[in-house]
Parts: sequence; structure tokens; C-alpha cells
Amino acid sequence: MASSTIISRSMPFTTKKEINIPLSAPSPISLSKCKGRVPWKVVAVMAPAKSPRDPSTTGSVKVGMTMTEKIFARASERTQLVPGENVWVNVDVLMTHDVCGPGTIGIFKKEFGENAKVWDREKIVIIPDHYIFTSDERANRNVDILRDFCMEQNIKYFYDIKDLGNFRANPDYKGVCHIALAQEGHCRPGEVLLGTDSHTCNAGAFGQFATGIGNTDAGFVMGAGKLLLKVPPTLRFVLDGEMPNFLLAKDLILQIIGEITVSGATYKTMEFVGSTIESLSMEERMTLCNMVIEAGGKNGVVPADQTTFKYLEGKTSTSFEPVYSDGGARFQQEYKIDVSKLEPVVAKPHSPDNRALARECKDVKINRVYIGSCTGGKTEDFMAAAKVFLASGKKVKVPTFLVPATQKVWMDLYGLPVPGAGGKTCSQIFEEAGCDVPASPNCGACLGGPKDTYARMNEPQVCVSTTNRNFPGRMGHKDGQIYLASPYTAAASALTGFVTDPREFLQ
Ligand SMILES: CC(C)[C@H](C(=O)O)[C@@H](O)C(=O)O
Repeated sequence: MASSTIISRSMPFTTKKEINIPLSAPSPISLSKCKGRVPWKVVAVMAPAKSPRDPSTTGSVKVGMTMTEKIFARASERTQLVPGENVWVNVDVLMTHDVCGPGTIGIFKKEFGENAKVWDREKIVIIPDHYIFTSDERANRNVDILRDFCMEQNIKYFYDIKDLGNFRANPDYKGVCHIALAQEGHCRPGEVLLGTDSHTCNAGAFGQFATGIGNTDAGFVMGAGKLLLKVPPTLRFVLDGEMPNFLLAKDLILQIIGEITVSGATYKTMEFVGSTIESLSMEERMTLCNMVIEAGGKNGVVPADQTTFKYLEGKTSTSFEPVYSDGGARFQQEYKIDVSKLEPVVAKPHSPDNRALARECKDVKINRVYIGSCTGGKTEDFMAAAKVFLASGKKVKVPTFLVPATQKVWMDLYGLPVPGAGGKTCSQIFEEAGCDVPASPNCGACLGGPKDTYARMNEPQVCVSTTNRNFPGRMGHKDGQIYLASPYTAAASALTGFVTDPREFLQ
């Protein structure tokens, strides 16, 4: 891809750093790298201007800290800590699902004893969501193991499914864990949420520390309620400027991952601030935080604000304490992004950092489109796709699969009017456009799944997908090609049969 090099030095204590950006997307990002052997000890980066907020409620914290450091401090009962330190962190919520739950339970029983009780039956959330609508016996057995364990331990939050033939006959069943956690009020500012899934970082949208852990760690947390964790240093991303009406949060995070690469934030916090972030809905903030793991990030985090508090209204009765980065907090690097200059992007096969402008891929012929998953199957994702179909008035040219993340999203597709559509719902617009009928909520073909998984790529096809990973084999076939994209771009591509910039339909 054509690229130009820019050099930026915008702050004190910075070094020059060259970054490559697409020639056709001029300089949206500038970067400041902190100087010194241990940057977070010697550098104080001014926090960018933002709306006035209440000061930190951690009280005893005296020295400037980032919000992630403050969450670690509270959870480890410390007043001060620095990145790199290992601390015992008290866990507020532990989540597991059908893929990792059985392994986690096995480790818990092995290490704590066959008759051991979990540390807190109200802090463990168990959500079957991955391999649900399948006749694969081992996948079905995994859900049975979760059910038996939840009965035995009297787990308060188990979102069970028994009737696989009709998900609506299972009122407890939610669907994709990360979205269910948010919708059911398990995500709260200032808290620590650990889950046996790499996209647990999704919950950072609520101003909390949320990260994925392995079964061994989760088995330990299940019994002890805490975990030894290293405090991550923080990269700060300042996104300012008005969001163009053809962009979505997926474009922002693909832009960033393309910039810093899939290892650019390894074991680091990605903190998102700025006027653009403040204007994003909670679902869009989730999309952003969901994919920090695709840059290696330990967690992503957005400061809680009125948007957060409004979303939480009526969802939780647990009190929470939001925390915010101090003016004198130490960031390892700071990136500034002028969102008004960005264009729709995709991640080409086979890596989330293989960024290209959508319009640069207009000759890529596709066989299918997939709209779904934790990062791209929320109500607003479908609303965005519906907007493109509505604006075009045309029919899709390739099979277009729709997999709502949760039962609530599914109901929204049938119940909520799409703005500007004269009362039509998403489901009506999708039907008129010739899409497949919205499927049962679950992780679906985002990660392939058993052979009989709906919309799995069983042939070496080319797919534009709103999901979060495009590794070889990810959606089923090892020779399949996946272009990650926003719901706008996915819908536009469905209408043409080629990777398509949504501006062709949205003006
Ligand atoms: C199955 C699970 C362990 C996995 C993850 O951790 O991310 C999956 O959800 C994914 O998206 O690849």
C-alpha cells in the first residue's frame, strides 16, 4: 500500500518517531514517545483538555496515577503503585463461558477440593454463548457441565439454555458473554472484571479494569477471589474532532491497530479520551475496547461519564466508584488522532493490523457478508447496517448473515424502529434487502465453531465481517479470507459484492 512518513514531536520529553500511514489518509495520528529508561517514572504528560469531572474518589491516592493504576490500587488495598509491580488484586466479577468454564471448574476442583465452595456465588457469572446451536455432543456436554456446577454451587448468575431448538423458549439465555455482561448490569466503573475470554476487555468501556485470563488463573480466582496481576503501563489515545457520518468505532480501532500493530500495546493499557470518545455511545465504546486485545493490550478503558451512568440506570443496584486519570498521571506514550480526517478502513486477511482504506479494496470480490459477534453484533451495529440498506433501496448481491449478539439485540431488531425509516424495524429492512433471517444469538461463526455452526465458512470464501479476528481459519475454512470492517462497510459491501466504502451509499 502507498504510504508516507510523518515525523511528529508535539510535547516536552518526547523523541521523534516515524510512523507510516496510508498516503490517502493524511496524518490523522501523531505520536509522542516518552523519553528515559523508565518512562513512567520520569515523565509527566499533561492530560488533554476534557469536560470537568469529579475528582478521584479513591481518597488516599496522593500522587498522579492513571485510571487503571487507581483501579489496581483500590483492588489491592494500596495507596500507590507503579507499572511493573505485581499486586494481589481483589476481583469484583469473574466470568466464564462454555468453552473455558469446564476447564476452569476442573482446575478449581483439583486445587481447592471436590467439595470446595466458590469464593462468592454472587460474583461469578456463567454465560453459555460460544458453541450452542450445534449437535456436536462435546459442545453440548460443556453446557451441561456448567449447569451441574451452577446447581451445585448455587451460582446466582447463570444464563442457561436448555431448549436448543428455540432460543426464545429460554428466557434466562442471553447470548454473547461480553454484551450480556453489559446488558445485565455486571459492568461497573472502577471495578475489576476478569473473564476466561480474551475479549473481556470489552467492559473497559465502563471505566473498569477488564481483561481475559486463562483457565488456571480463573480456577484460582473461583476459589480465592483474587489474582496476582502486574500493573500495566498506559498508552493514551486522544481522539478529537467530529466523527464523520460514514465512520463507526470499528473504523477507529482498526485505524489504531493498523498504526501500532498487533503487538503495539502488549501488556499495556489503552486509555481512550477526547471529545470524540465523549460523544460515543456505550455500544461504540465497547467496540473500541473489545479490540484492544488485537493490539496485544492488557485492557482498554474509557472514563465513565453521563453516558455511562445513564446506560447503567436500572441495570445494577451495586454501588460503584468511578476513577479518572490525574492531571499528573504518567503515560508511556500518547497518540493524538484527528477523527475528522479518517476514512472507512478494513483489516485485510490475515491480521487485524493489515489495514487498508475500504476504497483501496474496491476490486476485491467477495462471496458473503457476516454481521455479528461481540464487537459487531450489537443493536447499534445492526441499526447502522440497516441505515445503509435503507439509503440504497437495493438488494444484497451476496449471502448476508446476521447473528445478533444477545436475545435483547434480537428483540431490538424486531421491535425498535430504525430512525428515519418511517417506523420500519431492522428486520423489515433486512428482509427487503434480501439478507438471511437474523439467527439465534451466540458467538456463531466468528470463530468457526463446530461444522454445523450457522454461517460457518466451510469453503475457501471471501467474507467481509464485522467480527474482530481474521486469522487463517478463524471463521471455519483455513483458506478463507476475512476482511474486518464496520457494519456500514459490511452492508455497503453486501450491496455491491465487492469491498465497498460506505460513502457510496451514505451521503
Ligand atoms: C474461546 C475463547 C477462549 C476465545 C477468546 O478468548 O477470545 C474466543 O472467544 C475468541 O474470540 O477467539
